[in-house]
Amino acid sequence: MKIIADENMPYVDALFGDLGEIEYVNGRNLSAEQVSDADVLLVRSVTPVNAALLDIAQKLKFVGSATIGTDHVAVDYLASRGIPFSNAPGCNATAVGEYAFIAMLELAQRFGETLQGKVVGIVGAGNTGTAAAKCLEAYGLKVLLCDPVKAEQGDIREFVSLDTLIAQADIISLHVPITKIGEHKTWYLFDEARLNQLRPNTWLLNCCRGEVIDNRALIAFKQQRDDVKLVLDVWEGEPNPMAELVALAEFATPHIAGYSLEGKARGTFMLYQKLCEVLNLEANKSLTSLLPPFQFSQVCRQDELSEGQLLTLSRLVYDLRDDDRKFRGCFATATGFDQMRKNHTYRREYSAITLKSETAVTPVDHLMLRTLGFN
Ligand SMILES: NC(=O)c1ccc[n+]([C@@H]2O[C@H](COP(=O)([O-])OP(=O)(O)OC[C@H]3O[C@@H](n4cnc5c(N)ncnc54)[C@H](O)[C@@H]3O)[C@@H](O)[C@H]2O)c1
Ligand SMILES: O=C(O)[C@H](O)[C@H](O)COP(=O)(O)O
Repeated sequence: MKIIADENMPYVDALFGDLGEIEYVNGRNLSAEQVSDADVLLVRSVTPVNAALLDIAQKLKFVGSATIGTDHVAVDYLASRGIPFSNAPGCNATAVGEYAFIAMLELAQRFGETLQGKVVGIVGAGNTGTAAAKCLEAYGLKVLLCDPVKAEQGDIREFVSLDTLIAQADIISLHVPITKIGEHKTWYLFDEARLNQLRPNTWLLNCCRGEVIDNRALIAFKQQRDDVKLVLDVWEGEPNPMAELVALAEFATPHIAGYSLEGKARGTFMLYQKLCEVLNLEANKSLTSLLPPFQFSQVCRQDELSEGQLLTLSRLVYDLRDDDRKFRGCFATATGFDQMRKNHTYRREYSAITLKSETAVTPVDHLMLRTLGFN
């Protein structure tokens, strides 16, 4: 069996090595010729999977994308050919939620503020939005959710309209899929008019898809509104973000909000499980055995935890400042954006850290850290 896999997908050898011969490819430049004799195709978000890529691949038995988003995949086309497809919903939700929370802690420290007392609006209350809300609520913040789709589907959580969210939130974090049609389309959801609604001193975070914000409008807006602070992980025109916008963001990263080792491993593992199901094989590998030990696996503190100390702890699993610094140094070169994504291998999730004992921190902090995801 021939398995074609994106070279940026970790743990493919460990999980798929017994199932066939693996060939690694650059996902962004994948050609129809390269996949023509594939039995299995494993991609990430940078590969458009459509008729042009797959019409001549007549042996294909399975396509998997180790991502949450599916906007790069022509799912109807795959269905019309009877090719089973799976993405990996939720695989990197914790990573994105923690990225957003840690970015907010970083902003608070940079501007000499505290997150305590702030109201955070989450737009899109699916896997990643809910993961971000979990961290924020664990830290005692008020969270407003806007998700008209979930509301219509009968989700029992309390939702507000986008207008209400913008009017009430100090911080807004975007977690929607990119959709171009329909009543709730998200393409340019934040256009010039919507940006102009933002309250003074709003912090706006985007770690879903670049085109949810009109990036040109955002540049023009931000040039007039320095009070608004931006954290941008995703960009219009990836892998070539607009340089003016990078300069205007407080924290800027190359679409790696979901790139924890745990999230990446989960994504590949979910595809492994799905392929085994399709091939009617027993999935006998385990996810936990894939992850390396973490250098700071235990923490022990006696006193009450300040916000600055929580940020210090958070930087053990993810120091956003490092990625921001590296990104600014490399994004403008032809391959800088993709190279940084390819080499991004070190980040962990809160769960990589174990609290040494129940008595090591105050009970309130212990509960908070546990709810944040610490072990
Ligand atoms: N930066 C990254 O590394 C990264 C990682 C994971 C996911 N993503 C992106 O984030 C998106 C969200 O991921 P997810 O796992 O939370 O997906 P999800 O499908 O679980 O949740 C998305 C939510 O958005 C809601 N929604 C749709 N249209 C909306 C609108 N107009 N207004 C408000 N809510 C709306 C949906 O009802 C759904 O609940 C993905 O589709 C992907 O594009 C980015
Ligand atoms: O949709 C997703 O899951 C994310 O955007 C994903 O983390 C993107 O990473 P990539 O697949 O491009 O490596």
